[in-house]
Amino acid sequence: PLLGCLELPSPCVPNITGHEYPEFVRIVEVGPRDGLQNEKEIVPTGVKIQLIDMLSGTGLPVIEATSFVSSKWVPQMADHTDVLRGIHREPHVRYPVLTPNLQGFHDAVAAGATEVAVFGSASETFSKKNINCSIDESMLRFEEVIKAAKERQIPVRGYVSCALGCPYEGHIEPSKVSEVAKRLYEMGCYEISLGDTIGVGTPGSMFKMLQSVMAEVPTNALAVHCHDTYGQALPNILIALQMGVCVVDSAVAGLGGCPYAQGSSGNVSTEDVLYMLHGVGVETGVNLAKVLEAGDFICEALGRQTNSRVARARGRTL
Ligand SMILES: CC(C)(COP(=O)([O-])OP(=O)([O-])OC[C@H]1O[C@@H](n2cnc3c(N)ncnc32)[C@H](O)[C@@H]1OP(=O)([O-])[O-])[C@@H](O)C(=O)NCCC(=O)NCCSC(=O)C[C@@](C)(O)CC(=O)[O-]
Repeated sequence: PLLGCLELPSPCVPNITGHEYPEFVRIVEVGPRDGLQNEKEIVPTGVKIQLIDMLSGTGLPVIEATSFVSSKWVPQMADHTDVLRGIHREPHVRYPVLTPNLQGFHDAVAAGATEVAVFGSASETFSKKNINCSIDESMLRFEEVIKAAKERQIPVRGYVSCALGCPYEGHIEPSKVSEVAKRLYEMGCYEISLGDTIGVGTPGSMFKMLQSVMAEVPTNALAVHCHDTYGQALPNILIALQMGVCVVDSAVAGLGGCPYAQGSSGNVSTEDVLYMLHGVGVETGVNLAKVLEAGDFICEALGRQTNSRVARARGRTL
């Protein structure tokens, strides 16, 4: 698989808690994309750009900027090109974008994307509702995207949605998740992000699912992507870290929710993940105070209270 500019994740070492955790965890900030895609009112392009620029100054190594999807399906991401062209890119930050098919990939490259992500699902029904095709059909589309990306030395990340449950099918077998994750990895995705799309997982189901996936995909190529509907995101992430995962997706202010996953709440908040990781002695290179400022900015722009408990505890309310 293409590794490109990506650093290798650090091994697990015993730390201050007596448990083994990675020394360093890479945070993938998904607020500007996953966080904003579900907003009912169109968020002005300038606000999105300012949010990304503020996040770029926090030490975050990866900021998922937007999606090159159909504006009929997700109107909120219709300004993808203007967002990608408008941001001030920091040299040490990567700005991946979602591309569901070759059309999205070509549009993304034309807009200056240097990293993309394809997004599959472990649930047939969710795949159909989200990207209008079966899992097998989606793999054919992703194969085309990955081939085109390889020709341009563009790294591709792969998502597996519904890894711990589906809004339409309910329980998803871990073996289904590992099958889809393996297919994406073998096609050439450098990293597989396992999405608890509707936030129903528990440390128990996270453990079982990861055990199954780790039999097929190397641990250092895995990330977890937790929504916090049932308040289980932080313990789920902790279990994943104890199992050796060292990449975590999160969204500033806990923004988010998937438009095709009714009832799904926001992503786990970046502030809360940072607070926990720094608390157990894991380094992230990210400045919590600066992320809190970015959270203040977007909450004020949306006229919305933060979903971050750390931000609320520090009095960051409107
Ligand atoms: C995949 C499609 C495009 C298929 O949509 P479709 O309607 O089946 O596409 P089609 O190939 O039949 O083409 C129909 C029309 O769409 C256009 N089209 C075709 N492709 C594109 C494109 N890339 N960008 C812009 N336009 C596009 C195409 O040009 C054509 O235009 P027309 O001729 O009618 O004017 C659609 O279903 C779609 O955009 N879906 C995206 C939905 C989405 O973004 N969902 C949220 C992602 S979040 C997620 O998946 C979970 C995740 C990643 O966050 C992790 C987790 O939480 O678990």
